[in-house]
Amino acid sequence: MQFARIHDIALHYQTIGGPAGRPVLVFANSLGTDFRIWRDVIVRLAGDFPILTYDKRGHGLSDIGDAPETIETHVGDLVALLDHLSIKDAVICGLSVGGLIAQGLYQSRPDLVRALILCDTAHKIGTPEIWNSRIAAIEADGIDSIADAVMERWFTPAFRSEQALALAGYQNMLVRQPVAGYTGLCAAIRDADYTEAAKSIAVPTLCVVGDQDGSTSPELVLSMAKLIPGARYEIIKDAGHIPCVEQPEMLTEILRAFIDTLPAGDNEHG
Ligand SMILES: O=C(O)CC1=CCC(=O)O1
Repeated sequence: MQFARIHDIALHYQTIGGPAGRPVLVFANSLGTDFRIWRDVIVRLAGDFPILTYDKRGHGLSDIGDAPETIETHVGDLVALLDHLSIKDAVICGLSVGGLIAQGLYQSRPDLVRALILCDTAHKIGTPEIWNSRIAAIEADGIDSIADAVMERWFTPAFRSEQALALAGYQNMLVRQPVAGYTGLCAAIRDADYTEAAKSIAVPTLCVVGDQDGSTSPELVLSMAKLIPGARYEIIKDAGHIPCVEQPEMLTEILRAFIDTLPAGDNEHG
């Protein structure tokens, strides 16, 4: 296992080597998940690209740090992790809140970003009321109390009925996140709005969404794609909010096809 001390907290990450001269694919995961959700995509891409996955502060094996946090706190962590690993040329693939972090990273350090892949995410996710009531429910009754509803947004009815074992595992992943890590991230999502910033994105951007996403609907993701100059928009059939789990093969194909269109960069990854 790999850990880095970033801004005085331990961040858990994983690097997988790949050919020199190719951008590093950086995967940022969603609320309530750790980086294991990318496994079935990564096994298909390993060897073709250098890869970095990591657990945000407050999730997985990473420390929580001091409250309150904002999306910019997470952006700062990722910038510092990229610096720590001497990564200067990255394609950032962010799922849900990971997509907010990807947008924030581009705003703060565009020099590091060759392209963006915004997966089941938006320029603004939810409303203050939604996030405040989720935080209140968890503070009163724990993450368990919202877990069934979250599973319905993460996964399609077909996945939930046919993959009971996997569903139980992902539900375990959700409820085992630290409460303070989960609610701190809910507050950071509540306070983030990249609507204006999206209009100034000037790197190739792919917006992709599961056709049955219960958290960031295809309509919402399309509205983000329309804000971003030249962005591509793709829908993944038979997927909810976490296509890297439900349709990894299709997602990988879409990612590869997008990355193949990218102009060659000048940067070298370290
Ligand atoms: O838990 C959900 O509803 C899904 C989600 C919203 C933001 C995020 O990262 O995941």
